[in-house]
Amino acid sequence: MVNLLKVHGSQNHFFILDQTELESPLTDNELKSFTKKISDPKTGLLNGTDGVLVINKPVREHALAQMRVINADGSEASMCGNGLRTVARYLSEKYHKTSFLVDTMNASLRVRKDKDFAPNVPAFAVEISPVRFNKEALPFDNLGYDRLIDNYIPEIYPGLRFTSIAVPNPHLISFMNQKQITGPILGTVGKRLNDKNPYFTDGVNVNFAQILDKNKLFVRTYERGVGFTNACGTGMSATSLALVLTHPEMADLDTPISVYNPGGMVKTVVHYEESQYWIELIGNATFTHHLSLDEADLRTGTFEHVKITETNEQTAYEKFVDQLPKFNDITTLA
Ligand SMILES: N[C@H](CCC[C@H](N)C(=O)O)C(=O)O
Repeated sequence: MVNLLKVHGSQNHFFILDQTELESPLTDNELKSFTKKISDPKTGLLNGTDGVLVINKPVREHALAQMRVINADGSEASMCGNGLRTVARYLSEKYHKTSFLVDTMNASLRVRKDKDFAPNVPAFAVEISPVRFNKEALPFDNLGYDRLIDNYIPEIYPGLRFTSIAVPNPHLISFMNQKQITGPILGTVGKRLNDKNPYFTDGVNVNFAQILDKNKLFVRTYERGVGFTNACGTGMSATSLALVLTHPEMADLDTPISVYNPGGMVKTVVHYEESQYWIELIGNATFTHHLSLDEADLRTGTFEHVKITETNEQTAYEKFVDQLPKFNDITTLA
């Protein structure tokens, strides 16, 4: 029998598949079709997810394991901040460690257990890096700039300023007012830049942000490979760095920034060390369901005989969200 977990960070939902427990790991094609099927709200399980987090043996020295991120559409992302927190918790409980390294596509990242956000709402802190601004790293093109830091880009949307940061997955960020952030622009820009387009040819995660106060943000994200999401961890981290760079009077380095999102709230801390930025992302790591199925059914994407047990963590999470201040009309999507 294979055990899967349904998890979320700020209601950015995933399944965790620990391939080190399988007789043999899935091929990339099997992983892709399994993810597309199980994540789809119709063909999948438990209303689908934003993707699958795959755990493998470590590939670099000193790491405890490797995490791969497969988006709901079967594409692979180089990083996932909300997902890494849940993987950190899974590995922490499996290996009885509270601080260790996890391999991701481009780097081994530091993770550690933090203090619970609320009763039965465990929290983990994860490193978001490496950070890049150059157009080759995103990549973007045909916009007349080598890096985008608070530039008006009418080709993307007239009247808005954009910042683009790879952490290392690609993000586009814009700060705006409440009317703009609650309106339809995010869907328009997100869809266009994730279809065939001359600017972000590999697609991009689009984050719209409202500055609520000093060190306080609200962020909404349209994700590459997914669409609208409750929250995007790397997106909220990149947006916090963009805040430090473009509105220095509204954010401090080395100081927690509260980032509210449609799925809850996280904290970010932006650091600048040895001429490099990196961000710490701290937030819930919630396990909502345990699933078990035959390895053969996993390979063929047959879900008829899956056994599902619900944990009691979602009730605790919802209680935590209920006591958060409400900033606008965008409520949790799922
Ligand atoms: N939701 C994730 C990011 C997924 C990234 C993905 N959509 C891409 O870059 O293709 C997060 O919490 O950071």
